[in-house]
Amino acid sequence: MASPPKRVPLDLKPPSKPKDRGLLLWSILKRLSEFARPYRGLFILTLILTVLGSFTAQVNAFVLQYTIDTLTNIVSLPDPWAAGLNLLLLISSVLLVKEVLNVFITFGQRYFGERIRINLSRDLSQKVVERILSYKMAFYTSDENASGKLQTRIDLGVSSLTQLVQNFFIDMLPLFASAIVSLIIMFNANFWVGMVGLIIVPIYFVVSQKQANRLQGFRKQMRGYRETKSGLVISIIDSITVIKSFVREPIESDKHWDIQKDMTANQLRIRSIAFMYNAGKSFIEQIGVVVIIILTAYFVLNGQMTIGAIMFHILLFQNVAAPIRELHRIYDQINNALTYAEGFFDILDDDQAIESEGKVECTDLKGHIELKNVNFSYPNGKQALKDVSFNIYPNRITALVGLSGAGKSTIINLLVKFYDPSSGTICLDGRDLEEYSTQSLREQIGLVLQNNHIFSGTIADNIRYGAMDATDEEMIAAAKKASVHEQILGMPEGYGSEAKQLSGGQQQRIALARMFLKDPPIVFLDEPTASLDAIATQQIKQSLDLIKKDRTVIIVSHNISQIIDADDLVVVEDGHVVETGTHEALYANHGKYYEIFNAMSDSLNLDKISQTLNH
Ligand SMILES: Nc1ncnc2c1ncn2[C@@H]1O[C@H](COP(=O)(O)OP(=O)(O)OP(=O)(O)O)[C@@H](O)[C@H]1O
Repeated sequence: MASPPKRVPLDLKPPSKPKDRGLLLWSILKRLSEFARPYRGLFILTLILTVLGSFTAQVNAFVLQYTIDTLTNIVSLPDPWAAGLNLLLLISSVLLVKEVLNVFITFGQRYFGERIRINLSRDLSQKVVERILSYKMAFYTSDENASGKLQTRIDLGVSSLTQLVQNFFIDMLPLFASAIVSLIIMFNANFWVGMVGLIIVPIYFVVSQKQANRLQGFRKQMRGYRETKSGLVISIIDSITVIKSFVREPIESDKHWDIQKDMTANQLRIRSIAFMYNAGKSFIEQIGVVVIIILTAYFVLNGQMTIGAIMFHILLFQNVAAPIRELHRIYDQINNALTYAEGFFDILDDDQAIESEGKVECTDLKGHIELKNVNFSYPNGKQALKDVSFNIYPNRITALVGLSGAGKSTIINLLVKFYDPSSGTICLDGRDLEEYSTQSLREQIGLVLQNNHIFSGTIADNIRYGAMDATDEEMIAAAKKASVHEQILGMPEGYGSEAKQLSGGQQQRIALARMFLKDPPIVFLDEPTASLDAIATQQIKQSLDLIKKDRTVIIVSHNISQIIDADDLVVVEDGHVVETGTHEALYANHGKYYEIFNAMSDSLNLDKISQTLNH
């Protein structure tokens, strides 16, 4: 039994120990820098503006110091108003120029920062979608990527990474730059004042880290609740028919209420912790302000400083405190990035999931398929095919017959290279399927399944998916072959009507029309008439009879007439091929096919049918 494919996280390790987390953050930043490379110019521009902004942020402190000192001198003059007016004019002009400059700097800094963030987000999303489109079917069917989970992993990965960039570049970097400049000015003014500003930094770091750690568990829980909640709503929409028919609305509503209750409690807890820490930080900051006032007052009283230095130092100190007040946000973002970026880059780097790609282009296929000792296990370990060997011949219809779960659809999955055999070979026209270019092979194959996907869009678009450049005439001819043309014309907007409005049986016929339009040399039909009415089945049968000429047709069906009509039968039981041959030969064999055929004909109640027909 083959083991499920292992996911390889490349150089990203799980965030267990603090040292590992540092390494992980480093590898995330390294990966992110690959995506940031095209925006080097924007980064440099943002940094220049940030540095400029950090200088303008100090102007207020200087202006206030100058104002207070000048006013102190002016008030003792005989005519304080004359000098006072000059002072007011000067400081108003300086502040005005600074503000105008600031408008441009802030706008530029934010705008370029946003451009980096938006472009990065676009590139990350595009890259991951391009990557997963190249992945094997096993990637999509693995439990890890079950419906919704993959999307959540991608969304959270992209948003946590772009948030990290946004928070750092747009929100925090200007604050940090201005804090550093303020600190330098404080040290320049007086060593001890500078020390007060410096000491506050590690204290804040410790408190912010504690705050982020304390909140992290609750935040993670909150994300879990959100994912479950959105999963619940999606599941309600998907299962609404069952919910309503079994009158299970109260149960669904209760499930939602339970999550809501937990979410509310969690939210309140997050808020109360955040308020507590914020109050603590504000207290520490106020202590810092008081120490600065006392210290500066001491120097003023000693005659070493002017009175304006008090305001000067307080404002500078607030510039230092501003970014570290917000430090916990950076911790949060880093934690988010550590939590989600790894999963995201795992998706991006899953080289093993890329579809195998042969080099041989498919041209002039005859359509002779041979399976030799094929074994196959699904990624979850379930062995669905065991030592399967048989031939499928061109210009004939081969029906795969067997009970539910026997492995019929699995054979089709291998023939279209959705999965590769675990062992054994599948040859097409004498050449191993692996050697063919997957895309070119699929160009030659028409696949119609029991539940075919209809895209939202017009009926015409849906049929044209089979041959994107088909003319209207070709498209209509395909719809006629699939016996759906008349019904389409009966719709209000004809071929322009929304395809999702079609009934299940009509959608099935659109899928057949898509295949007829593609007109491939090899056709796989997996219960193609399962949701069709008797008349449509009859009409489709005629179209299929027409297309089987010069083609290889493989059909999986539980429909007795389709089975009888097939030229060759392959009987599958529990992953083994137990019989092959024509209907007559196999019936005469009295083996598995005989048993299945008798069961099918008994279920038709032939006695009653013939009585009715003879009446
Ligand atoms: N994606 C999958 N992952 C794991 N196991 C699978 C998967 N698809 C099918 N199987 C298992 O493989 C076995 C063969 O399934 P398969 O769909 O080929 O049967 P089938 O003969 O086509 O049945 P039916 O007539 O009901 O469509 C079953 O036991 C099924 O549970």
